[in-house]
Amino acid sequence: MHTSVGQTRLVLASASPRRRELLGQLGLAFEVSAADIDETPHPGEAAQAYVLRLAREKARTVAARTPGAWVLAADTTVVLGEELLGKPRDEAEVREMMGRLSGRTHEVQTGVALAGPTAEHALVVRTRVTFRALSAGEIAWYASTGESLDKAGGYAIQGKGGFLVAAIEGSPTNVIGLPLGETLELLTRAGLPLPWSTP
Ligand SMILES: Cc1cn([C@H]2C[C@H](O)[C@@H](COP(=O)(O)OP(=O)(O)OP(=O)(O)O)O2)c(=O)[nH]c1=O
Repeated sequence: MHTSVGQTRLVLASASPRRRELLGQLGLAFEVSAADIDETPHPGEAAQAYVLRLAREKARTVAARTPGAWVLAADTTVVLGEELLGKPRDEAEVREMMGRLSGRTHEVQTGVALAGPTAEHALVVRTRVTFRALSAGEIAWYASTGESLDKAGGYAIQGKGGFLVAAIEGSPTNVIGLPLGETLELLTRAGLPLPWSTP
């Protein structure tokens, strides 16, 4: 059952079904309105600055058309060494990404922003993920499943890609696109009523 947030309108600025499901797990009432923005990284832009900038842009874009509401947005990227791995273009790029992630540790970084009538709050959450050493057969099969194409880094830990991962250090929901503990922190900072708040 969803708890009403009183007069406060909460909007999730996302087209991602995973973010919708994750936010739904908190038991809050919210609307969804996707923000379509240019996600090209600036030259030399560091991962943390990139995910924070995109999360803020998504939140501000939707806040501008929903006056009075609090708008939550996020952006997730995979960081391998100095490099950002976004969504792969095709199956060949999935294979290439899996080959590079195989047997190594990378970071998944998510920027989360909450833009509202009185303030804006934002943060970045980093989770370390270590892949198993993958065989050529495993890589080829996983790339052929097709689940990679709309996922940062080309895999879904919550899906068929679960077998790729040997270890994870940090927030699991961060990897799927919305770190729930830190999202609660932002909602609390903004003074939004939570399902367990006493009126
Ligand atoms: C690494 C990883 C990423 N992902 C997903 C989370 C994000 O939805 C996606 C990264 O793309 P994003 O650009 O962060 O988000 P999106 O385009 O899906 O949605 P929107 O901008 O409208 O909010 O990759 C997983 O679902 N599982 C994983 O294991």
